[in-house]
Amino acid sequence: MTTRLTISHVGHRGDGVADGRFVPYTLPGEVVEVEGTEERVAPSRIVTASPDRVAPPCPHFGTCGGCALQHWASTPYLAWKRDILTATLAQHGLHPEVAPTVDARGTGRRRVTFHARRGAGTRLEVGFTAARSHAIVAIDACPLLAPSLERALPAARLVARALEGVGKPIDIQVTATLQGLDVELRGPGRLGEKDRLRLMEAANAAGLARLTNHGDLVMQREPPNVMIDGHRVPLPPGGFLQATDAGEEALAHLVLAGVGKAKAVADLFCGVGPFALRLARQAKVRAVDSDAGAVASLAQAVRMASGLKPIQAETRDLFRRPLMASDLKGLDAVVFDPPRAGAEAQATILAKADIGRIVAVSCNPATFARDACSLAAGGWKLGTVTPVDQFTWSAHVELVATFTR
Ligand SMILES: C[S@@+](CC[C@H](N)C(=O)[O-])C[C@H]1O[C@@H](n2cnc3c(N)ncnc32)[C@H](O)[C@@H]1O
Repeated sequence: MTTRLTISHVGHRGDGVADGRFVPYTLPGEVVEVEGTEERVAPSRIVTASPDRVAPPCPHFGTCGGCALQHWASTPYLAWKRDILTATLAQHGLHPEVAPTVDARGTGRRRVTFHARRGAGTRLEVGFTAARSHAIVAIDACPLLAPSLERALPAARLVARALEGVGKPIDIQVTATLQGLDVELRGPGRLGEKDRLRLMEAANAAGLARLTNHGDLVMQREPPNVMIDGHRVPLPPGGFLQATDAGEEALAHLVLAGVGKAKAVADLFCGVGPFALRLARQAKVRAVDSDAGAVASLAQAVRMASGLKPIQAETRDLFRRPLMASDLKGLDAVVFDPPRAGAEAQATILAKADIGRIVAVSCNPATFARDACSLAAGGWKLGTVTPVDQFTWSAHVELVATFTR
């Protein structure tokens, strides 16, 4: 059965929406035809195309699940990201000024995770998962990657082939570093001597800087570093890193603007310190994260740095042991940048804290909104919220927001 639908808007997961049905790869105002009665269905024909429709740059678009919106012109696409943020905040009763989306694609992603699985036959497939599926779409290139990841896919293939005998699905995270590619594997489990040797050979053949399996060092040519604000920072295996250089710059710029002239700042959920290292140009920083490897990396970078105010780096689980009122005494500002789950426990303490400013960075508007409501209940006023887009063509949006008393 063929049905003709008019797309009213693009939903928060990137699908066109019409009469309660989800039609991927469509745009507002488009008239499309779909077959069948499923709730989510790709169009069989675009009857009237939007003037904002553009040619997707990637031949895998439509099968690869990595991108949802390559067919949308940049301006309306970035405006949509702002709109989904505004709508999520409004659902929680928050109506701040929302700035235009900052396009932080820059030169592209500096980190990527490929998946390697045996396909339906016996073929080993290396690529990304298809949309809403575990099936692998084998790819030959990805337009999202930075030039520094040009060799990432061939390297991932060599690594996957070396572990074919293990027979398990493997995730291959590749990060561009100053020394070359740093690869962290998840999934193969403990390796026997033969697989380990094969893997070392593959790592050498691919010219990797380092290869780790769930944090366990398999091969290291040189310890990988990244450059953060002019400082060399050692990278812990698989440790968090903002997806693009431009994204890190954009978020850090907004964080610095948010803390203003603060002279003592806490950087909570600090990772390897992209905010702490920049904040320490002007302020004494207490930097906290639960990842001991990230905290050790930041501490090492601080020891090698010059011209910075002191940074005290500390390993602590902020979900179970948030900084308490006594810990916050003497601080002018707090920055927090939690994982997707948000910073519920810490926000409850911050709500009552006697500090000048709070800057929140978030990769999840819904948990941010929850935490912002806690802060608002404690008398904090939410200022401008800025959406930042470093996950180009996905439905993912990040943000920076400032709170004042
Ligand atoms: C979104 S990342 C931000 C890292 C850093 N601000 C950056 O820009 O690179 C979130 C960080 O929260 C840390 N984290 C996750 N759960 C945590 C917890 N329970 N307590 C403290 N830190 C945690 C992770 O290790 C990660 O470094």
